[in-house]
Amino acid sequence: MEERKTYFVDVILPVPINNAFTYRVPFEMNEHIKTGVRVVVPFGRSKLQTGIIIKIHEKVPEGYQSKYVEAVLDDAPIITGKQFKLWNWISEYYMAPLGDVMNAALPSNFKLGSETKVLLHPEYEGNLDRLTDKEYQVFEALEIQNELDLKEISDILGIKTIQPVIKSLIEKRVIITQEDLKQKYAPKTQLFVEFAKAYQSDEQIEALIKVYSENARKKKQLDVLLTLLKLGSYKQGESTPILRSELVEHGASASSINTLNKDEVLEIKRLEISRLAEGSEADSSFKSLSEAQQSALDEIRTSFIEKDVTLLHGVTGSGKTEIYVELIQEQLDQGKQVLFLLPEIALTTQLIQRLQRYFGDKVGVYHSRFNQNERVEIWNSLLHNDTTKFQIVLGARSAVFLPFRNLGLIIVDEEHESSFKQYDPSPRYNGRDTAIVLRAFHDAKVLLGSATPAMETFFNAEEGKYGLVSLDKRFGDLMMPEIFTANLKKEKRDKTMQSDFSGFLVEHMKEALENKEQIILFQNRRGYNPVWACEVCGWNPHCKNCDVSLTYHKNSNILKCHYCSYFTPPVGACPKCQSNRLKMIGFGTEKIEDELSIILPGVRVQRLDLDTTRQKNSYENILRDFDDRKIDILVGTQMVTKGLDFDNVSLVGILDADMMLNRPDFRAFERSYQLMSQVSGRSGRKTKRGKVVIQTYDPDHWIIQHVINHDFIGMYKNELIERKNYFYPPFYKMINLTLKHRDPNKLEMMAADLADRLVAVFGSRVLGPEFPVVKRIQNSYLKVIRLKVEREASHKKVKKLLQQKIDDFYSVAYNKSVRIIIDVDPS
Ligand SMILES: Nc1ncnc2c1ncn2[C@@H]1O[C@H](COP(=O)(O)OP(=O)(O)OP(=O)(O)O)[C@@H](O)[C@H]1O
Ligand SMILES: [Zn+2]
Repeated sequence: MEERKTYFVDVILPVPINNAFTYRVPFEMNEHIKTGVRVVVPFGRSKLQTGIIIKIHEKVPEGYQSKYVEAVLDDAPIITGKQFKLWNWISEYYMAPLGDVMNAALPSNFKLGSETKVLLHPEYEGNLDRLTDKEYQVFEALEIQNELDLKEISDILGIKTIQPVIKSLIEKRVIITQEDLKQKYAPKTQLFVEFAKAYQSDEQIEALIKVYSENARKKKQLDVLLTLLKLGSYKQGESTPILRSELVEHGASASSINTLNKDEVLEIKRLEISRLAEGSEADSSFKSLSEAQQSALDEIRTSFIEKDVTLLHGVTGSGKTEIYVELIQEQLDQGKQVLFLLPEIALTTQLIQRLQRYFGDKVGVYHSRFNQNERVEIWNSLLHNDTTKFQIVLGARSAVFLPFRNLGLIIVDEEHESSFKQYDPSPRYNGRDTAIVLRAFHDAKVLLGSATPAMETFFNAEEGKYGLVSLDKRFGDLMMPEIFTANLKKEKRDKTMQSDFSGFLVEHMKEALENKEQIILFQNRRGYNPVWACEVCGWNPHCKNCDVSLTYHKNSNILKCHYCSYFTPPVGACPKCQSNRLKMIGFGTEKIEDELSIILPGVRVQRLDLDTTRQKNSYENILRDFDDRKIDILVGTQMVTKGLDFDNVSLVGILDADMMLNRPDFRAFERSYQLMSQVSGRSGRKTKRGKVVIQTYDPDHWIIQHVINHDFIGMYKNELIERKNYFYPPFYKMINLTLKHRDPNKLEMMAADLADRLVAVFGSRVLGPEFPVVKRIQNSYLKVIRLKVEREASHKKVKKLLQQKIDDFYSVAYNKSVRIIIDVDPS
């Protein structure tokens, strides 16, 4: 850029507005301006925001005086052209502002804004020699002031381009952002000490000790050296790094360690502490594939010659993971990157551990709940194409946003899972579908894996759009579990129920326990009782902000709203009719746990749901205890359905199949089939055929029948007819518009207005407006308008028209107070 020319930049900001914002570049920044770098700009009243430059030009904005760029944060672009292409696709396809996409895409460390504060890193332990003057200035200021925001740092340094300094300080682990600290900073690496290379032989060590013991002033340092030897850091030419903290615990003085380091006798280095659970390092060689696995692998390879996307439909327990492992290794051998998408990282520890055992440090785990530094580390390593680490990234949906350079393969495991779809906040994107778009930018391949594929996916496979490989045998030739139903109608009539348990299920539980086998019980609700109702007048306590009943939580003895977290103590008498006959209807995981202690006294029961896994590691701990057989019965919500692999589970109980089947949602049957098959699949995975008991009032329901027969194709064919008849996916694409307003009357009018405008262009493809199942959340009323569009229609055209109509609608002043949430391909 020329020095004294006036430039403007278009910047996207993390705000929900569709357009980029134009800023003027001060002359002194001209040479630092590049597309893809971050800048700090004023936004709104006296606020600073970090944005990304997407365009540099000389066009003076018309109609307003543009503000100046405050600071340039990077010397090189932090996003690649391909990433930006993906952002644009998401923004357009999911009708989300680019700012929202940027927000979802960048690790929060990158989104330093005026509110971002930095602090000294809690683990920072000296060694200031490595700091530049500017870095040292920030360090000094932080020692005095505790925390600084970006503006303050800019003032202290007297420069506007502060990011290189901050970035380097974060990388050197001198500072940390406040956000990171809040996210329970957990050290993944620690300082280790060992003898410097020059002293790693018997003679050298001996000579060294002699020198130090002859000098009385070096007594303390001698102690350090001796302690280090005692701890086994050096033995016969072999050096082992010792934890610095351990050394200090054994009486070594920290300052002497530093002196020895300065004198180049000792080396201090930061090493990763193993992220693997104890004892899991045991076996890192690949398992040899069974014949069925091998032929599936061969078929996948063949399929990839012609198809870019292939579905691996492999029944539960068929050993899909080992096939993935082979495919991953192939990519690594070619120097390519692999993205492994999982529905929920937190719920897939078993799989992560397996992959880490095989691929060690090459595996990076990218997840928004984890440490932000680790996210940035993975991001940068990919951006700079550092092939020594993180060649395999395991991540939940947001991992599609990483700056891949050389992506060869994307694996989407459990591709049917609805959690691949983000609902809140915008962008409401589907990680699986986005991965397929990302694939094209890299000319990579995609493997979708599932025992119960999504209707859309299987449809695409049948149509030949995707390749299809089936693996219909369990590993080790084990039979699929035997599935029974417990007829609740009959048991109620015969009075064989024990509270919520059928006599049939209780019998089977007793049998399993006698054989010292374990049990998983699945109930799709947490808490004690979803509803408390008055037996006399039917009253039940509702959330004061939302249109839902409150759930009773016994441990904390409160009634709680699962939508807004409102809670209140339970009432003793019905406020409507004053009767005290309040009764529980339905049952959640907590109540089941209680009932089990009465029905099967002495049995060790553990719950696995959102309430019991809030604390860090509690999920892993519960699973470990179950694996170690310290738990007999695991009771859980959806969490117990996800890919768990235990040897000793011989019985799975599905406590309330009807509740799943009766949900008012076009996917209810599909989801019920998936959930029941998946949780059934946890039974009998290693040695002996497992059993499953499904409790239901309707044992003849066709979905239940297909579950019993392990007949995915039958379910698929039947459901496909329904979908076609009622204009649902995969034949039609859906877009849901949810309108939100505090005033139900205004909402009514506005929804009708919008619907009219839509009908004018889309005709009978528009349904509604209607109230959703929950019609008020957090004091806002909701109305939904659904759009069903033929699959063949141009999605670009549809969305353009839709956006136009929404813009027209908002151009009426009266309508401005309503919020519209657009959900493309709702899950
Ligand atoms: N080739 C093999 N050699 C030895 N053990 C294997 C092999 N393949 C799979 N297994 C074992 O079989 C079990 C099931 O495999 P895996 O968990 O990969 O199944 P899956 O197809 O992912 O099932 P799900 O869809 O139910 O999660 C695991 O315990 C795994 O270790
Ligand atoms: Zn509420």
